Amino acid sequence: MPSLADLNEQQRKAALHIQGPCVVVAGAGSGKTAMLVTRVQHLLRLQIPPNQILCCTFTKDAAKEMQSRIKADSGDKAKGVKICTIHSLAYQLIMPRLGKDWKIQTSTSWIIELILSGPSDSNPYGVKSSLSAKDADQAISKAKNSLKTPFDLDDMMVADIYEAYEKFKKDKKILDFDDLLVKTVHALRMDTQFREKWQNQWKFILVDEFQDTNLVQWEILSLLAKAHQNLFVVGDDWQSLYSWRGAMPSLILDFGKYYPNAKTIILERNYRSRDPIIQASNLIISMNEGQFKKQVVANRPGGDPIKIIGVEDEVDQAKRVADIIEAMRLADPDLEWKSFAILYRTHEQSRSFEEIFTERDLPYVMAGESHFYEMPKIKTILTYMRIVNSLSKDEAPEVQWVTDIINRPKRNIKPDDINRVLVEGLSVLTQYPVYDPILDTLDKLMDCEQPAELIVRLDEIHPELMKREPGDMWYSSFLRAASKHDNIESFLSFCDYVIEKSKEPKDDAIVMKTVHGSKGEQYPVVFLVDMVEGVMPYQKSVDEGNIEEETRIAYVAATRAQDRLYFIVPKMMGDKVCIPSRYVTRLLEERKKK
Ligand SMILES: Nc1ncnc2c1ncn2[C@@H]1O[C@H](COP(=O)(O)OP(=O)(O)OP(=O)(O)O)[C@@H](O)[C@H]1O
Repeated sequence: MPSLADLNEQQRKAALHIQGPCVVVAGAGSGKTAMLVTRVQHLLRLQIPPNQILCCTFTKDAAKEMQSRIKADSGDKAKGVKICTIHSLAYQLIMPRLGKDWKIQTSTSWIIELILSGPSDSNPYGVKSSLSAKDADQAISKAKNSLKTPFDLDDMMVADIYEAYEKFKKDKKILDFDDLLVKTVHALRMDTQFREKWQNQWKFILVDEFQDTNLVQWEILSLLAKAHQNLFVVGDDWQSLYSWRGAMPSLILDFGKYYPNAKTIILERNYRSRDPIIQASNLIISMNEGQFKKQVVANRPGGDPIKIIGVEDEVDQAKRVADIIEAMRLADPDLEWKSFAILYRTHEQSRSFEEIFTERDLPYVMAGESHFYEMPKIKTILTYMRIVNSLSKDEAPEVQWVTDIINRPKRNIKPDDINRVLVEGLSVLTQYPVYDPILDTLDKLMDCEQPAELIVRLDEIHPELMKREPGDMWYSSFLRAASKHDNIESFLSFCDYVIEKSKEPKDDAIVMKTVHGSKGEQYPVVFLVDMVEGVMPYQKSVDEGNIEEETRIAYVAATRAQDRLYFIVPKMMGDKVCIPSRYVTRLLEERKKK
């Protein structure tokens, strides 16, 4: 970790800033963490009491990382510096005001599902709607993060669900994560004593990943900093990935409008990546407009040109990546497995890699993310398979399997009827007509012997279970995996084995992650896979007009690489012919010019 003496002029200028508002626009790999840690160290050296310093990060991992770096640098002197996510800050501020009756729920999707199950005598909160629970959940969260009430929304369908959702939570004294922020803003706005207490507590506020701040978070920060204006924010609008949660990267551009006396510092020297990687990344991000202009330059000259590799399909892609990794390790046995990262746009793209790595016994981790075979829709299909497999062997399926899928798809079976199955066992299924729909589905699946046949049959009976968004490829990938097994039992054993294998703890393993999950990280060798239109950029996002965010995702992905960067471009995905991603096309055009 570089110390003050190692910092470049701009980094040092930022680290030594003391009073007043300041925005640091930090390019990828420009050492903002080093700069932030040095700034805290500097404030402590100036005898600022540690408990007057507040560092807000965007994720828990970033908070932990900052905590350990500050501790390593300043030791016990830093005890008392508050380093936390903005959600945990809000929790600390608001919970004591609300009283013990209120409970935070980490997931409230069940409330949305209850509301969407429609109005009935037993469900006064029900609302008639064609919206999916996921879409409703996201729309409500986005509204709350933009400080909008149900009455501020134009979309009446979302407004009705939002209103019912808020009523349910209020009646049951439940809070979701967004409530922590919204209620903190209200308290800070309305209660002068409360506001002044916390304004006096933290006299120096530092904010990391500022590009991902949304309106409600910005309001909390502004209210806390209002009296002293010592607000120091660091971010990169090129790396903003959370517009779907209301992130406002424009706040970086507009910071000077809110704080006319703000200092602006730009960090443009990239210490992470070799020059060709920076050149390629800059070219990708230049496809966006209306962003803060900066010239990111590589501090590490030379390096291999980036490689664009065409492959036949997802299986060929996984093989080629595994071949490259094995060849590089053979050439340099000191190269650790964890030097390699495979980055993809969505989780569903991991399957073929897992298969090939398992086959070749190459260690891999999918840190912090659920496995392909554990994704809710895949898990549901596998549970149907498990039940059919048991029944076909005249064995009783596990009760939990049945209750897991009893309302998948929606069959409006009420909680009491589900509890009855749990308490009295599976025999009740044939005793009450309410269970007929689930028995009917199982009946239609019973003659499927092959796993692929069962998937297709389930898709025919319940297409709503297999709903695919434009760009989704989980279905064809899953079907392809299932087609390799001629009976359900063998496929289920294979899936269980792959899940177990992926969870074995490993110190040194190839990293497989979504681009979102890789934010803030760096790896010597990065493979960006499935670089085709529809996947990167993701079709649903393009359709919704979010192409600029997709470009930022491609930029973040490319800037994770330190030494080597590969773009892998399949010709086919499932039975679809692919068009190379516009980012690859742009790079190839530029290459031709040279
Ligand atoms: N002045 C410096 N001299 C040498 N190395 C540096 C300097 N500043 C930062 N670094 C190194 O550059 C790398 C990238 O730094 P860091 O991870 O803090 O970047 P970042 O700005 O957070 O990047 P990103 O936003 O892309 O995640 C790290 O390995 C860090 O130790």
